[in-house]
Amino acid sequence: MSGTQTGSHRAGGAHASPVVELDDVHLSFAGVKAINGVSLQVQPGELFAVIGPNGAGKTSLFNVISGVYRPQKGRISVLGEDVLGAKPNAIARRGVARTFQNIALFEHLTVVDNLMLGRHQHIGYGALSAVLWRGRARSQEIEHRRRCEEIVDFLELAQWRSLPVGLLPYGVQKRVELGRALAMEPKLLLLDEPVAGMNLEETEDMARFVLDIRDELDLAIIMVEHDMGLVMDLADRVLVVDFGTPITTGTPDEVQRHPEVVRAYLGEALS
Ligand SMILES: Nc1ncnc2c1ncn2[C@@H]1O[C@H](COP(=O)(O)OP(=O)(O)OP(=O)(O)O)[C@@H](O)[C@H]1O
Repeated sequence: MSGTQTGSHRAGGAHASPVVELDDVHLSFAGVKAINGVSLQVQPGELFAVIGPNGAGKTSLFNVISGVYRPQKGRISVLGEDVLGAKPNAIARRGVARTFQNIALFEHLTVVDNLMLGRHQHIGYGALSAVLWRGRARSQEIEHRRRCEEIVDFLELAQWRSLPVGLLPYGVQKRVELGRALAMEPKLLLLDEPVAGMNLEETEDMARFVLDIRDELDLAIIMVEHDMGLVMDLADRVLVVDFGTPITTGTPDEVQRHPEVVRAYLGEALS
């Protein structure tokens, strides 16, 4: 893809400014503490994973970063700008894209058209130019299609590019969803259980694409995932949460050796 760089700021490089920063974030629902004092920073080119048992608050964390929920306390900034209270579409425009646990695609539309929907926020022409199909509308449409075709190549989707997404295997649909997030040209990519429900081959493919995205596009990535093997293989750093409370943040090695993590709930999964 054009404009690519290598992930030179990996794992919290000293000179990079964080793409996203959370400081002592708290979120409760009628007495349930979904997030209880989480702080984190993710740098460009860093793959940051969040793990924890069911109900630990992982999806809630994505929802506060993307503006779906407003925390009662704490600070959240994206690219140095405070985004607390901003609407989800404003945060998306700031450079935050997301994939979901359950696939959220338009299944009657083709792969390329689903990717084009990810370009929505970059479309700058008015309705009249679009109807008349001239000038800015025409040149922008061509450019958007070109960007989408780059993503088709990058994610090896060419053989399915003109098929309705609903007809494609599950693993390919998850890849299209990833592609649509990339079409937004984000600075921060939130991946919610990217390999949930996948077979081994699909999981390996997805792992490869996630690494390619980190290394070639220099994005900050936060990944929530239950597949511990995958997390420990891929992540630069891992945050462990339990009942909304952060237990530790560190490299996969550090986290796996943390006594409280082992004792609390990871011992069996990692042994
Ligand atoms: N909209 C909501 N209303 C009320 N409670 C909620 C809401 N969203 C989340 N919660 C509660 O907040 C807590 C954290 O939920 P969350 O979905 O963030 O956990 P999770 O770690 O993503 O779980 P899973 O691994 O099962 O997806 C849970 O107790 C959940 O019931």
